[in-house]
Amino acid sequence: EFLPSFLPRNRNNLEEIDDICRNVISDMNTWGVCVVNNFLGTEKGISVLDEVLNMYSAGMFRDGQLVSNKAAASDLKTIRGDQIAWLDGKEKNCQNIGMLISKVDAIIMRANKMYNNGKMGDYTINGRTKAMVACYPGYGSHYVKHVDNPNQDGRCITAIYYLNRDWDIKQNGGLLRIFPEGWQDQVADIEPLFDRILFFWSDRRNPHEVQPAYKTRYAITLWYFDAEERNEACRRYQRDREINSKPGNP
Ligand SMILES: COc1ccc2cc(-c3cnc(C(=O)NCC(=O)O)c(O)c3)ccc2c1
Ligand SMILES: [Mn+2]
Repeated sequence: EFLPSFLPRNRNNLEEIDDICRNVISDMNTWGVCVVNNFLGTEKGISVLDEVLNMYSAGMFRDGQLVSNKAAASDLKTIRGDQIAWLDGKEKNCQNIGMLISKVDAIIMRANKMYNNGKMGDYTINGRTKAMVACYPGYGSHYVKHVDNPNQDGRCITAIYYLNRDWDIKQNGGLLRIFPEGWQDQVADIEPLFDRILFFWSDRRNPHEVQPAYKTRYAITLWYFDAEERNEACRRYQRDREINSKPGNP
């Protein structure tokens, strides 16, 4: 069709997905981190937020696992304050979360195909975890500096979608600070803003922390698997179980 050039082309879904993919590929390749704003648009973003708020008030969140139980009992809460719920997105009253997950899947799978014929940064992505809906309650809850996948468990890309409307980082805290390897002492400070999605390599290249939040802070995280690393991790896990289950091993 001959659209007059001054009219904003209402890009269809696939064109939009392609644009985002090019963004993700080049940023992941250059920085190992990629931020996309206005990912779903306000209306769809709010429909996802409403489903998360309904889940939270229905008491579906559990305390986040402890990253390390070395902490003395007194400061257990200081290791992590987030509360989480795992979803596959097909549960009832979660269709908008399901739509978000499908869009992130479409981006990752397409980027995987577009880049270097089927490999994204040397990975072949063939699956992901369930969606982890996380809530940092606002009493200074935070998450100490950590690496998502320090020991080759198969996860190669972390995708975090933020749901926090009118977030004022000075008042509310909750900044995500990434310390990308090779950036010298530069850091990537990412505000957990509404309808923003963030991608980064899950391994030791991206240690990161969640600074104390003083207002309830919601995010939905997906971790994508690299086929080879995941298969090897499962084989290792199976071997360890067999070794540990042999008689004579305590
Ligand atoms: C075995 O069971 C579990 C259950 C939940 C788990 C959650 C995390 C996790 C990791 N990273 C972050 C993070 O970096 N958030 C950055 C941000 O919100 O901006 C986060 O919020 C949560 C890690 C391991 C887990 C293991
Ligand atoms: Mn993390």
